[in-house]
Amino acid sequence: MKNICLLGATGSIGESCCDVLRGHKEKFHLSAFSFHKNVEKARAIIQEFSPQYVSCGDEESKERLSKEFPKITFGVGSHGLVEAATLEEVDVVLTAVSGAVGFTPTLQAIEKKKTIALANKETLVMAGKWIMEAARKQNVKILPVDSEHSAIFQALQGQDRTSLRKLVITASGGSFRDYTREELEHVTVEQALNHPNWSMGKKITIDSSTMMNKGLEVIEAHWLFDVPYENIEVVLHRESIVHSMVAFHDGSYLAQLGASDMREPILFALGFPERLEMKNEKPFDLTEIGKLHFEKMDEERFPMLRLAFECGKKGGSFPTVYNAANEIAANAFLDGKIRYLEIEKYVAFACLQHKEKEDLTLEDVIEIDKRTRNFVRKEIEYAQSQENEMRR
Ligand SMILES: NC(=O)C1=CN([C@@H]2O[C@H](COP(=O)(O)OP(=O)(O)OC[C@H]3O[C@@H](n4cnc5c(N)ncnc54)[C@H](OP(=O)(O)O)[C@@H]3O)[C@@H](O)[C@H]2O)C=CC1
Ligand SMILES: CC(=O)[C@@H](O)[C@H](O)COP(=O)(O)O
Ligand SMILES: [Mn+2]
Repeated sequence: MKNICLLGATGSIGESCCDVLRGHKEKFHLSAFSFHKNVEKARAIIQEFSPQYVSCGDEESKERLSKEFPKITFGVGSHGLVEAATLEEVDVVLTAVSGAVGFTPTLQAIEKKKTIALANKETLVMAGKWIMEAARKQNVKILPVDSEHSAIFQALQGQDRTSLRKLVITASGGSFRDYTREELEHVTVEQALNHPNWSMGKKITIDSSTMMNKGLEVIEAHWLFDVPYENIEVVLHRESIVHSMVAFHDGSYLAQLGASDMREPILFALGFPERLEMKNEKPFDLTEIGKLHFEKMDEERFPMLRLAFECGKKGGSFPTVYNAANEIAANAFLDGKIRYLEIEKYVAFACLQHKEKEDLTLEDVIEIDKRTRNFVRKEIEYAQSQENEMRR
């Protein structure tokens, strides 16, 4: 029996994970989970899985749930996330919160030698060096849950790493893949949230459309597989059937294919090294799909992808800034505070004005992450106040 801690149980990955656990009660027990705001969903998860520990987003929901479930221990906020992830009985932590809030509990779980199943790419983009160093030092496995990285991880099983030529990450192109830059000027939140292939949380769906998601994934792949940026390629693949590929020096490519169903990489990570049976499998028939398409990425059309490679190659805290600026800008777009193309503008501006610190420490990175968020927040507030002034 593997005891699981699920950080972000009420989200899209959280829901897929609960379904995987439901299908394999003999293999997995949900020992701990976290939620942020969705008390109703958290209550249903408690009733179904009877965990020992639950981390709540605020004191009020903690009070409410503590009264309803007196046998369960409840925590709250960032402290609660760490308590859940480091609980004695937990074997595997699936980090599925949205954003770099996943960083500290993931690092603390590694320090306690928990296996990590990582959906939360922002953690690796913010401070990949420190996460990977800690994992090496503690001899802890980081099993990718992000579909592209799971595909690469699966394709690399049993292969000689010295024969690896490059990683080929596929991108669906997101909600606006056929829009021109001009057409992007007036797109709405509703349109942006209409992903062609995947049903996901709001922030990642916006990221997919701006190509930030692919940018974050390139940096995530660099850290997970220790591959230089020069050997990572992104191709547009509209069908999201080939989840990614690995190319070898002998000219061979190995790809992993499957339905657009996040339960598959979750099941693979939680079951690893066993391949477990998928219950209620989604239909997948290549003869019905018929054709698969692969196209070159247009860097002019998707400047955030180019910027990811630039930030990744510069290294240090450039990826931290790239991610932090995007978290603020993408959420500001979702909240109706900025226009769609301004997401790119704020991310590019934050990266452009960033001055690297010498002998960067983890404390510096945490500070830079915080400073970037404040910087972008203030820039957005200032622009809003100017717009309001003009309207008067
Ligand atoms: N969805 C997908 O298919 C994929 C997602 N990922 C990655 O997985 C992660 C989760 O994505 P997804 O499930 O789509 O996101 P969702 O927005 O659907 O879910 C996010 C989860 O995190 C919780 N949460 C939100 N903000 C905070 C916070 N400040 N502190 C603590 N918890 C918080 C939410 O709680 P509540 O709902 O209670 O407010 C929810 O449980 C992201 O990093 C994403 O990039 C990677 C590959 C695919
Ligand atoms: C399911 C998953 O892993 C997402 O990250 C997905 O890859 C988004 O697809 P695109 O970013 O390619 O649109
Ligand atoms: Mn992905």
